[in-house]
Amino acid sequence: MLQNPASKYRPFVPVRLTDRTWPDATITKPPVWCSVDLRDGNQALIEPMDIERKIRMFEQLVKIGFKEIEVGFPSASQIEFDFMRKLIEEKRIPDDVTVQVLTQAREHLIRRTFEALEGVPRAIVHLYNATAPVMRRVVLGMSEDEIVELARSNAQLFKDIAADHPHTDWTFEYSPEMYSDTEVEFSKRVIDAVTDVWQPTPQKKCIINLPTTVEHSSPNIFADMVEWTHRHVNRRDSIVLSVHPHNDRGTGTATAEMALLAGADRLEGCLFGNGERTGNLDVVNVALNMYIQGINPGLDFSDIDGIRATVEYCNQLPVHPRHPYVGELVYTSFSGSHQDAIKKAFSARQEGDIWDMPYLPIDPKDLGRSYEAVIRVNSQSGKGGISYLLEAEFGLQLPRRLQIEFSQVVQREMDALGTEFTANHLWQIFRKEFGMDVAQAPQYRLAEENGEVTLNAKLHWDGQERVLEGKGTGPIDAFVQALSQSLDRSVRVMNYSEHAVGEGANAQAVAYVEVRVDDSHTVFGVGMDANIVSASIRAILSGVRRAPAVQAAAV
Ligand SMILES: CC(=O)SCCNC(=O)CCNC(=O)[C@H](O)C(C)(C)COP(=O)(O)OP(=O)(O)OC[C@H]1O[C@@H](n2cnc3c(N)ncnc32)[C@H](O)[C@@H]1OP(=O)(O)O
Ligand SMILES: CC(C)C(=O)C(=O)O
Repeated sequence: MLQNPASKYRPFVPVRLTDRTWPDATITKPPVWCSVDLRDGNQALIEPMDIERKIRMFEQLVKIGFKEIEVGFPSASQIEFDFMRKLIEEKRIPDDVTVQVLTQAREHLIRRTFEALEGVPRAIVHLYNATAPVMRRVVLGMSEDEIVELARSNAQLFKDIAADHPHTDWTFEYSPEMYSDTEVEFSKRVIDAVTDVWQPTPQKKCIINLPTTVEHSSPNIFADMVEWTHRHVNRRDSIVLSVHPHNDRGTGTATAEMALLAGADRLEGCLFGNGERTGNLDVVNVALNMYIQGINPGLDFSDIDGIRATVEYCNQLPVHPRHPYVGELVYTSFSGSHQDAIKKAFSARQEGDIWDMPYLPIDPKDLGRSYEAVIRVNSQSGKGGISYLLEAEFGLQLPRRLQIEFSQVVQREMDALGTEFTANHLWQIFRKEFGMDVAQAPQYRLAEENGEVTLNAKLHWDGQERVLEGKGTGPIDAFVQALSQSLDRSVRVMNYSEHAVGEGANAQAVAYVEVRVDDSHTVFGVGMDANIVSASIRAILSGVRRAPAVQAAAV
C-alpha cells in the first residue's frame, strides 16, 4: 500500500447542502421494493442462471411478495430474451406483479427489448446511460450536451415504440448510470431532459432511479445528493424516486436507509446482497431492519432458511454464515456472558412482551429459525450457555452452584478437545460425571414408626455388597445415617432440591444434592429415577462417589 494514498486517490467532493432535512427524518413505512436478482444479480454470477434457475428465483421472489421484479436484460442474450418470452407466453406473471427489464440507451438494444415484451400486460422498461465524468470522457467520448441528447433521443424512442403497443400498460424508468459519481447538477439536466420527453403525471408516474453504481462516498454524502435531487428535479410529483445502491464500501444498507430519509420512494436490490462486485443492496437486510423497528416491510421472510437455500441454488454462491439475519451463526452465541444474558432474558420473558432480548435483535422464530440453535457451547462459553442447553433440551434446572461446578467439568473437556459441544455432548458429559449410567439404585425398604423412618438397604460399593441400616426424620436422613455408618465417614447433605422432568408415564424425578464428606469441600450429586426417594438416594451416592476426585482437583 502507498504511504501517501492521496497521490493516487482523491476525496469525494460533497454536495453543498446546508439546509439538509434527512438527518431528522425517520422511516415510517416501507418503500416500493424492486428485486434485481434476475438482472444485476444474475449478470454478476460466475455462471448466470439457466431458465430453470431463473424460474425458481422468479417464483421465490413472487412468494416473498415483490410486486416489481427486474427479470432481465432481454437484448443481452438469447437466454434472457427467451426467459422474458416464457414468462409472458406461459402466463407466469401474477396479476399484481409488474416485470421490469433493462436496456442501454442504444437503438438496436431498445428495439430488441420491446420485441421481447410483445404481449406483456404490464411492464417497467428501464433505460440507462452513463453520466459520470470518467464515463463521458473515457468510455463514451461524449460531451455533456451529447450525453443529454443520448438520453433524450432514446427516451423518445421508448415513447414511440410504446405508443405502437397500446395494449400494454407501460411504465418507464431512467437511470443516470454512476449517479453516485456524477455532478448533481448534471444528473438533474439529464433527468429533466428525459422527463420532458416522457411527460409523466401524478397519475402516471415514471421512475427515476439513482444508482450508486459504485459506492464512492460515505452514505451521508449520498443522502445529501438524493435530497438535493429530490428537491431540484422538475416534475417531482410525477416521479417515483428510486435508488439502486451497491456495496463497494460495505455501506449499501446505510446508503439505502439514508436515501429513504432523504426522499427516495423505492429501493432496488437483491436477496442477501448478491450483485456486481461486492453486491447490490441486500433488500432482506433493509426489510428486516424495518421489521425490528415495528414496521411491516410487506415482504415475507418467515422461511428465511428456505429462501437462502433457493438463492444459493440459483446463484450457485454460498451465503456467509454471519450474513445479517440469515447466516447460519447469527442466532448463536458462543460467549459465556452473552449466553448467560440470553438465558436470563428468555426466562424473564412473558408471552406477548415487546421483544427486548440482549444480543438478539430479532426473534429467530419470526424467520422460521429455532431457539435450539440460539446457544452453542465452546471454550468461550460459561455456565449460562451450558445450563441453557441442558434445560432447553433435557429439562434439567440445575441449581446455580451446580451450574458453576459442572461448567468447570465442561471447561476441562473443552480445553482437552478444543471443539464446539452440542447439547448431546453436554448430556453425555453430565451423565458420566454424575454416574447416572451406573446401575447403582440400591434396593431399600422403608418403615415409619412414631415419626421416625427406618431404612434398610443393600448396596454395591467398591466391588462389595454392603447391607445398610439407618434411622432418621425422613428417608434421606435415614439413608445418610446408614451410609455414614457403613462407610465410616461423615456424610452430610448441605442442600437438596428436586423437580420433575417429562410428563405422564415417562415423568422422572431429578434430585440435586450438595453433600459434604468428612471435612471436604461440598460436592454435588445428581440422581434421576421414576421414584423420588430413589432419585434422592442416587443423588447422594453420586455426590459421595464424586467427592474424592473433586476434592483432589480442588487441592
Ligand atoms: C451498471 C450496470 O450494471 S449496467 C447493466 C450492465 N449489464 C450488462 O452489461 C448485461 C450484459 N451485457 C451485455 O450482454 C452486452 O454488454 C450488451 C449486449 C449490452 C452490449 O454488447 P456490445 O454491444 O457487444 O458492447 P460491449 O458490452 O462489449 O461494450 C459496450 C459498448 O457500448 C457502448 N455503449 C455503452 N452504452 C452506450 C450508450 N448508451 N450509447 C452508445 N454506446 C454505448 C460502449 O461505449 C462500448 O462501445 P465500443 O464497443 O464502441 O467501445
Ligand atoms: C443500470 C443501473 C441501474 C445499474 O445497474 C447500476 O448503475 O448499478
